[in-house]
Amino acid sequence: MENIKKIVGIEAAKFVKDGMIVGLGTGSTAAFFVEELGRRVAQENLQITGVTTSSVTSEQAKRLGIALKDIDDVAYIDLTVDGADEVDLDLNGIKGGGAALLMEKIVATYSKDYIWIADDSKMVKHLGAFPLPVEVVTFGSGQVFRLFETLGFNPRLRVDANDVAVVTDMGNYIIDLHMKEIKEPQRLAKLLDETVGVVEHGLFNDMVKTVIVGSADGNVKIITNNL
Ligand SMILES: O=C(CO)[C@H](O)[C@H](O)COP(=O)(O)O
Repeated sequence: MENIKKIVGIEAAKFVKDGMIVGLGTGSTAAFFVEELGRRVAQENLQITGVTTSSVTSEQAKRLGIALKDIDDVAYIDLTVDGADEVDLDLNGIKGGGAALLMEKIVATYSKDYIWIADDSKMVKHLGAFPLPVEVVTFGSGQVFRLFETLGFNPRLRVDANDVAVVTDMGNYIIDLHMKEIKEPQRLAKLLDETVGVVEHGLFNDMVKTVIVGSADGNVKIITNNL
């Protein structure tokens, strides 16, 4: 599995050209992309500026000598490459397994181009087997939780190994919705967008144009969606 992640990470790095402002995703797959960019910066003198999607990725990029800028200090981002937790046939996806969905969605929104990298186990017919992360403000989060229960969304507050609620880089909680199958991702996204107390959710509908998918035999497929 690590090998597939590495292959797609390296493949995605080929889309990065000199001078670009690059959005750096979060997670174990995106980490291979960032690592490859770091290699190219060091060995090929690649000139890029990174905009990161989490504190973890910021640390990795700094270690690798990738120049970083705050999202508000760039006019736009040329290309963002990130991982995904699930991707359906329309290239809608679930993200946020690494609790970085809010920063990831903001960086993606201000990117001219957006690519996901994934192994083929993440490609699904319908979203929802992977619990959908929803980032909520801590104040009133219990009320939002109960609302999700009432709606039959099977919510669980995300906790760490010590059973302490996970707090995101933006200071919020994550409620994971164990829905099994999301039949209408657009409709659910609208409902979550309109729920007071929800900051952002992990449904990334109609956002990505290209998904680079790797399989165990080393095969790499580039799937595109003409949005
Ligand atoms: O959305 C994310 C983090 O919030 C990740 O991109 C997603 O969880 C995939 O991670 P991994 O590559 O480790 O499977």
